[in-house]
Amino acid sequence: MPQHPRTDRDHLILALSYWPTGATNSGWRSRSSSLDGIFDPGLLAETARTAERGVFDYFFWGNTEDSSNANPGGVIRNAFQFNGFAAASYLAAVTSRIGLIASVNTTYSDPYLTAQLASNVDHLSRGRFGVNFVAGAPGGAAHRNFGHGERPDHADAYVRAGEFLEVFTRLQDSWSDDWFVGDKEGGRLFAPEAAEPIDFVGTHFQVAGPLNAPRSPQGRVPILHAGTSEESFALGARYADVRFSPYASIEWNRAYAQRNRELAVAAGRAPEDYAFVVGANIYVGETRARARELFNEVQRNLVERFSPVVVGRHLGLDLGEVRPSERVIDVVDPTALPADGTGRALLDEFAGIVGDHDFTFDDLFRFAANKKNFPVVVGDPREVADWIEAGYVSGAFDGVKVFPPFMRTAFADFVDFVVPELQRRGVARTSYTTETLREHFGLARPGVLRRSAGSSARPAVAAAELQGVNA
Ligand SMILES: Cc1cc2nc3c(=O)[nH]c(=O)nc-3n(C[C@H](O)[C@H](O)[C@H](O)COP(=O)(O)O)c2cc1C
Repeated sequence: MPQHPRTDRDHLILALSYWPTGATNSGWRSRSSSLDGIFDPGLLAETARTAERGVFDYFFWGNTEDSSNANPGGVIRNAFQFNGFAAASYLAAVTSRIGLIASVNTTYSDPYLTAQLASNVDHLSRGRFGVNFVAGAPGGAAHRNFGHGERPDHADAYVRAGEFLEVFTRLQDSWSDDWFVGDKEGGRLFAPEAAEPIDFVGTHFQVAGPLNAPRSPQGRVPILHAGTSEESFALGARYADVRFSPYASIEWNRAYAQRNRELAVAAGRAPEDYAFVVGANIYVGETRARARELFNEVQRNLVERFSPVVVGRHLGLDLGEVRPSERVIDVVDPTALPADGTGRALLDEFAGIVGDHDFTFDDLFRFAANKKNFPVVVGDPREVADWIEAGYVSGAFDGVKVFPPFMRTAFADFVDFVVPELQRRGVARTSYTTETLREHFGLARPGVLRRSAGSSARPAVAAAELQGVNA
């Protein structure tokens, strides 16, 4: 049985990260990939129905606000990604159970508009919407698309993110649940006192409120968050229901979840209300050989190579002069690398998939480019289910977000081969037992918390205090 705290959620959270061209840079070139309708609502609808067939908890749209040409593979993926609010509005009408989660970059977005959109899509989906808040990856050119002279520094981006989430949360509570009156005779459509201003004054935002939308079905939509810094941990501990987490190993992830749950407890929350979902690039075939074939094909098809600089940084070496055809073990002794470092982990992960350390730098650059920051799992349905079950049962994570290497079959095969295996093992749900996204996560619907109500659960937070939280 799982060893970590549990709510009444008794199942593995299953999620899909939707990228019309697949989550890899080169998967779209696979013989099995379908390019029909990559920017067509038909593919969205079909994929969401496939996910509902697999009793998935949520459908997720990642985002990037950087449209510069710095990363050619990234441009291919991002140009065909729908904005999550737009796509979720559409899927709200053609699906019935799956949760829908859009990503918002707090550095470039507006909290009032975001709260209005979130409330609207939560109404349109009858309580199935959520938002993933990110402060945005450093080093990109996104600021040039939003009229910002330069990107704010890291600390300031997180101060802004803290204020953003406070405004977002308070606006969702700016209408009480009993807003509707509907009294035609008396001329009262809604109770005016049901909506209260929030009068937030911060460094980055001054927002009066109330929201121009009545309280949404979930009261507050679930919040997801991802990031690697202490500022990100503090923000998530205060606001996030689900943390999108890196994956390193069962031990590392158990410690990661425990540490973040402790931070949530220190912020006044229950540890079991904070879930941890890891992403994984999953290549599954009916046989291991078929899965390997898919994996090899996607690696072979990469057009641009991952910069040797990035792989070199992991290995602690300058690889600028290395010949791509050179064997890695002729240059690097994996056993001499720090046992808990990212370089050793990268080499061991790749060796685990291809069977030994007999590979070239070209192979390794391709692997790193397609892998991005997520683990790569290649195998038959039982092997993939073994990896998921081991992490779930040991408390390393509460859920898995599947990054299929391409559409459509790579995801359908996960649903048709791996999900039944997880269901047989009692890890995944066999049917939807809950209605809203909050309920899928095992979270209760929150009451309205107002500053004026003097609630201790969410006390008034001054901008200065927020800076303290984010420090
Ligand atoms: C697992 C994970 C997933 C992420 N997904 C996104 C994303 O979809 N869009 C985005 O703009 N940033 C994404 N990020 C970047 C974070 O938002 C964050 O801005 C970045 O890591 C820098 O902040 P940090 O110093 O706290 O890590 C992700 C980060 C992690 C660790």
